[in-house]
Amino acid sequence: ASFDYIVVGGGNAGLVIASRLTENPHVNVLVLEAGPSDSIDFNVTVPGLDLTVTGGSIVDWNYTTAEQPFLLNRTIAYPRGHVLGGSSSTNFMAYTRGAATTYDSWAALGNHGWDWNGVYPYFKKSVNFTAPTVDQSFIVYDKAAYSNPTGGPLHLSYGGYVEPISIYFTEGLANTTGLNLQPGEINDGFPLGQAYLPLTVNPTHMTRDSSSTSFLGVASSRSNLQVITSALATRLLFDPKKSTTVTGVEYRDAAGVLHTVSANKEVVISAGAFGSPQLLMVSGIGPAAQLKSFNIPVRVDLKGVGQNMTDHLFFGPVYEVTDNITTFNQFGSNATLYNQYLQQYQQNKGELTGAISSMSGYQRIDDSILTGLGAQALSALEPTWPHIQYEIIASGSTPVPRPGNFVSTAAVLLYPFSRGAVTLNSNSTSDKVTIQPNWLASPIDQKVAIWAFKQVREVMLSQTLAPIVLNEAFPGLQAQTDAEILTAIQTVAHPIYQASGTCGMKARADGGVVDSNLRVYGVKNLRVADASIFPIIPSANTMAPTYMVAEKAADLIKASQ
Ligand SMILES: Cc1cc2nc3c(=O)[nH]c(=O)nc-3n(C[C@H](O)[C@H](O)[C@H](O)COP(=O)(O)OP(=O)(O)OC[C@H]3O[C@@H](n4cnc5c(N)ncnc54)[C@H](O)[C@@H]3O)c2cc1C
Repeated sequence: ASFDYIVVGGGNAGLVIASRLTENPHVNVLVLEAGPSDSIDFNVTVPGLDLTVTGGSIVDWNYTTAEQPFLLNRTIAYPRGHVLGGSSSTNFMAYTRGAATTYDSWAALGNHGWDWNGVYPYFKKSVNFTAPTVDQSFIVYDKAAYSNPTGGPLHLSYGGYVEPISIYFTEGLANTTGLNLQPGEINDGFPLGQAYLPLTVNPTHMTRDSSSTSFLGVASSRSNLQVITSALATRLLFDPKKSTTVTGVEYRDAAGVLHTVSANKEVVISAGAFGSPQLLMVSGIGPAAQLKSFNIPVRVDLKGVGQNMTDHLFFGPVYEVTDNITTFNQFGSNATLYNQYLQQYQQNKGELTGAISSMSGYQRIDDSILTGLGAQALSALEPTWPHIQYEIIASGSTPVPRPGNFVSTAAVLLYPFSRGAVTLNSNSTSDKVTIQPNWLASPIDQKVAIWAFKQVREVMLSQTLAPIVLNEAFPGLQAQTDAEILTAIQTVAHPIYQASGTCGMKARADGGVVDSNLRVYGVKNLRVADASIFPIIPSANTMAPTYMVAEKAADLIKASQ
């Protein structure tokens, strides 16, 4: 079979691209998705069950990282959606764009058109924004950040439920001297402060909106779009006469049978920060030495493929709270309560209509503090670029499990200096890649993490939180020195799954994999478009930037038709 375009990966980015390209009835598109349809798992739909579709679920790749040398050699679960919609079907739904200055710095790397003014319209293009309900009048927002004359397919709303712990934490972040994070809109390019976050939740039935329910939803009836699920792309196909011209894709279907499909125009790889570099490498595009060690013939020696992995690290103390603070711990382990919540959910009400985490604070650390920490390098970021994100999760546990009602606080390093890599274990996409994020490898990251941990603790032990906080369940107040705090961080730190940069959009000499048109260096008819292309990680969660990249990718492809 032959198509104009083949999109590999029906995930967050891939379905946006397929949907936009097939707006033109004269263009036909095939999507190959390794995972099943998203209708396979009811929990995918329910915002409040988001934690159940991450680790260990049937719609996840269930990756585990390599041993983390700077996190006490732990190996850590790393979920990724293995389903239509990809990680947008399994994530925590927080829609955040980050600082305008990040995108200006993308453009400064030579990526013309990727500055904030160039990308802001693409962020807006995807979305259909519903303002907070009357019950949510405490939420500060600016609808201009979402305004879009035609209305995008992706619903954003504030869900139907905000956990009480978020409300307390929000007040704590505002009242604590030194933080003083005030509420405001954070998706207008100027995120410093704090906000309840818009969620990808369709307010009509309080269901998750993913790239599948939104973008594929509007396109699925088009005769020029074909989507094949349970189709694992195994390698790219090339013109036998021109070894660097892509002509199609080989994939394996659910029965294990290999098929080939050809692309008259282009192949677009949107297999995510792990899948995209893997498919490039098994097809002969990547660091030559690594390819040779698996007997893969080298087509293009592209050193940056799989390198420069950048990721946000998430860590903080855990608190035991009073029973009136709703948490996942309560209903996750209590069938009666769980069924009661499900019944309420069927009427569009109650705890399950919200995500497990619903607010974030964004802080810029003062230059004087950075100097004291030996982290002056962070001062160089443009002034509106936040360094730390604060969050609270209505769920928690202690490393040595004990019963109780817990919440996990978190600081997130928004501009980490540590870099990792994704490397092959074989010449086949059937084998998982090795994921080595190398979190906290940078001494600057370690110092900033210790400082941020202390800020979270100050908020949680403040007068504002005193009515509901019973004790610090982990690490406990005996941990006070920097060394003790670093050990505590290393014991519990984990990702929030924002892997990026493994096919960076920057100069080839600087480890770039794609140019500013998302074309792979040295290869014809091939682009990459997903979170792997971020040349610098946004100061935000990565779903909204992924939607933006995909929208812009679709226009770049249309422009070259
Ligand atoms: C549990 C979790 C929670 C998160 N929470 C948030 C959040 O609240 N807010 C936020 O902004 N971000 C969040 N993120 C991050 C965000 O979801 C991702 O950064 C983003 O969705 C990545 O999009 P992508 O298109 O790059 O990759 P994906 O959406 O992962 O898509 C890649 C697709 O390619 C498919 N694929 C891979 N290899 C192949 C192959 N060889 N052949 C065929 N198909 C293949 C995969 O199955 C997948 O469907 C979270 C992520 C996770 C996993």
